[in-house]
Amino acid sequence: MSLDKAVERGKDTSFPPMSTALVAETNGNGNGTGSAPSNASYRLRLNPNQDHKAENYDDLGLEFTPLLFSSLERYLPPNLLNVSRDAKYKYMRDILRRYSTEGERTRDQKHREYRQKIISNYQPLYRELYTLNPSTFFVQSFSKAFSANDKNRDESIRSIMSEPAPGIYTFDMLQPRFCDMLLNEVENFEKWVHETKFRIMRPNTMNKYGAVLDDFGMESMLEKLMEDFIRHISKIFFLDVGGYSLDSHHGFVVEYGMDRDVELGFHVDDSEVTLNVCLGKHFTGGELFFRGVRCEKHVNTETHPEEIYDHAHLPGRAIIHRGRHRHGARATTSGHRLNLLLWCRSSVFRELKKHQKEFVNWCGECKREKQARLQQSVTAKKMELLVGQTDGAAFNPR
Ligand SMILES: O=C(O)CCC(=O)C(=O)O
Ligand SMILES: [Fe+2]
Repeated sequence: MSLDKAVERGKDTSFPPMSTALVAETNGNGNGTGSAPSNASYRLRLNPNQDHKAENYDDLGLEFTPLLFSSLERYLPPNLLNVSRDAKYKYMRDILRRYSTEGERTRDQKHREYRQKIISNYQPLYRELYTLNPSTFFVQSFSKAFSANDKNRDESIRSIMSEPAPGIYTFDMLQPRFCDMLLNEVENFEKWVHETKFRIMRPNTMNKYGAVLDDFGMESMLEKLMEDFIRHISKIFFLDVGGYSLDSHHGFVVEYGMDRDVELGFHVDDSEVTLNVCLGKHFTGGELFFRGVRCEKHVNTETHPEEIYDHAHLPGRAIIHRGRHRHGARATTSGHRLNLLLWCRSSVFRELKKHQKEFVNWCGECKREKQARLQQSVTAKKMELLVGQTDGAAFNPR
């Protein structure tokens, strides 16, 4: 397996792009003005109104995904929160149109039609998998950590996490029964694909096997998983790459074995935060290897010994890391390994990143360069002082 070059994964068109960045102009207090929706004065709040219950837009148009409207609604200026759904829809749609090209919109629309075709023809095996239910999905320790009240939640989340290497966290997450059901559901979906000869898109250009869960009905369940659970984890451990602002996802299952995808090359994900949970079944090999976090500029710089970490998958156990933490998967040498992946993205973080200077605090190499520059200037200053003192001594009239 080559470690020469980390591939930027997911920058292909096989799935819809992240939701468009939406940090609009705000007034001084960051809450936007919310004036009438004339073309010149569209506003969104910088911080969402967390208490607002957003409407359902499932029945409206195909131009943008309905979930996007429900998420965006919380960013509307206060005076627009309670106007008619239609007025809110038009206001948001006009903003969204300004942030995407006609080509992107056509591609998104085609993708939604593709999804719709699958969803209206595929008969799920277990309906209960399509709505998030913490008591049947998660092991007790995981559910309990999140049920603590706001004040204690961060602490109880920290208490279930191990950090085997900097920036990599592991924890028990899924019940064995849930893993089995999801494996059966994916198998059933693959069977349907085979029988109907429906041409499906694989999770990425690097995968020949596996399935996109969002494409056959699990999009809103996974969105809720991100909103109610992963965002809280991200707020604690990944504040530098978006923290709580995660607002879109790509959810899929990968499938490895000697007769499937065997291994996965060295890459970074098209995500701010990646959740990866092993579903089973029985297998050997398939370890994940990590090689440090890197920004675009440094993605191919060398690895330092302290950045080397290997992780062995265990069914039901999750690993969570920054998407830009370089990694790959070793060959699954026997049996079959299936993992659930949730790539979580933040449009706010991506928009802010565009305005960032060269240095980013989450890239191992940027940090090292900064440290080296600091060291150099300290050394130079020391030399200056020492030379200055020697010169001074030479000119000492005594
Ligand atoms: O095979 C794995 O567990 C890793 C998968 C992965 O890194 C990815 O799909 O981005
Ligand atoms: Fe990955």
